[in-house]
Amino acid sequence: MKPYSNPNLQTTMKTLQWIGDTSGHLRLIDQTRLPVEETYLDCHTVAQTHDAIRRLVVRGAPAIGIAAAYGVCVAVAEARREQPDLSVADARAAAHSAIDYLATSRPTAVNLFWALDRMRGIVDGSEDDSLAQRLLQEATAIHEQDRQMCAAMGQHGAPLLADCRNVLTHCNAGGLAASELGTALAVIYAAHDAGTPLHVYADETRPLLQGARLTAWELSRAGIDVTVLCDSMPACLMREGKIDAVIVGADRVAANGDAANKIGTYALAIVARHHGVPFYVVAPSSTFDMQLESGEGIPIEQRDRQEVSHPFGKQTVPDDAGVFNPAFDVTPADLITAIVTERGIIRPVNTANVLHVLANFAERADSED
Ligand SMILES: CSC[C@H]1O[C@H](OP(=O)(O)O)[C@H](O)[C@@H]1O
Repeated sequence: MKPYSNPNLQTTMKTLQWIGDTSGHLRLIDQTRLPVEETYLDCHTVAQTHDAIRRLVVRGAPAIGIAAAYGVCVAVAEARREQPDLSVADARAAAHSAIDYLATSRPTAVNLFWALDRMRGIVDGSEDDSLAQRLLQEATAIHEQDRQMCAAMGQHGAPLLADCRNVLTHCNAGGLAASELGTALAVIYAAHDAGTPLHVYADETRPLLQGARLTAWELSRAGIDVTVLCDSMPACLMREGKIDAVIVGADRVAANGDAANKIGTYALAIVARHHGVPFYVVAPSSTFDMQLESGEGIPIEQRDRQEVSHPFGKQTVPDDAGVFNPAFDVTPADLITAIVTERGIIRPVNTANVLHVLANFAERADSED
């Protein structure tokens, strides 16, 4: 596949980079330090990679999957550093152990498990000492395929925004959440590149402020007008007719089209429906979990109380008060106007159409490869 690059985008995102050969390491933009500091974290061990995913140094469903895939490569490089004469069997064992460990980093984004399953297939299919090379090739392929999928989603989705001037997004579904362009923001970038004069409202997205810190940073660098607002504010903007569409990413889409995304997305979908505002989800096929009949089965990550009680170090909640901090919620398919995938647009959103688009375009994609 030819490497994708968007010549019009005023910024390219190096969210994740593999540095070196099979003895190399994973380099990540440290998203916990943005927007004030643009720094990088080098992961030389699988524990560092697991911690980076857990702490949202790297975050977003596609980016988590890519990071985990490279994390398996890091683990084999780490094992070979510790034991230079590592046997093939021990290298396979180190890879399997890393896959199982990385699978415990975060539970909701299905891309993590999709990517680890692909890496497991490489381990199980490798009998000789080419394992490290084949693992790095697979992780690199996962990374490049995500670039292509994000670009394709941008192209498929841009026409949906052609008549829009003000769109609202939640959390960060941009290049920082994926390989380069992102999912929801890939559509915004493509519409902008096609000449649509978009203004973007970005929910700050409490408690970790991915919208304020990351989406506003990305869009500003790309030269796209962006206004940050509190998560409680979209309803009055929609009531005043000031939002033409809502567009968000996803962490897991069930077979019936129910979609898990950052906490607050479900409320946004309800308000959008009440005010007749189209609500779009943008997700690659790697975010679909066809084993789940509905969103009822999607595991929702519960995160540490400190993220709410001590935002960025300042205590705002009394010690003896409880804290509820789910990282995601599930938006039912009937509140979603359309799901944009790399293989086409799913509308209306229901089991039959999800199955049709993914199956039909899968055949077509295979025939085009
Ligand atoms: C393109 S998927 C981005 C998706 O992931 C985010 O969650 P987190 O920041 O906790 O990794 C959020 O749900 C975004 O929509």
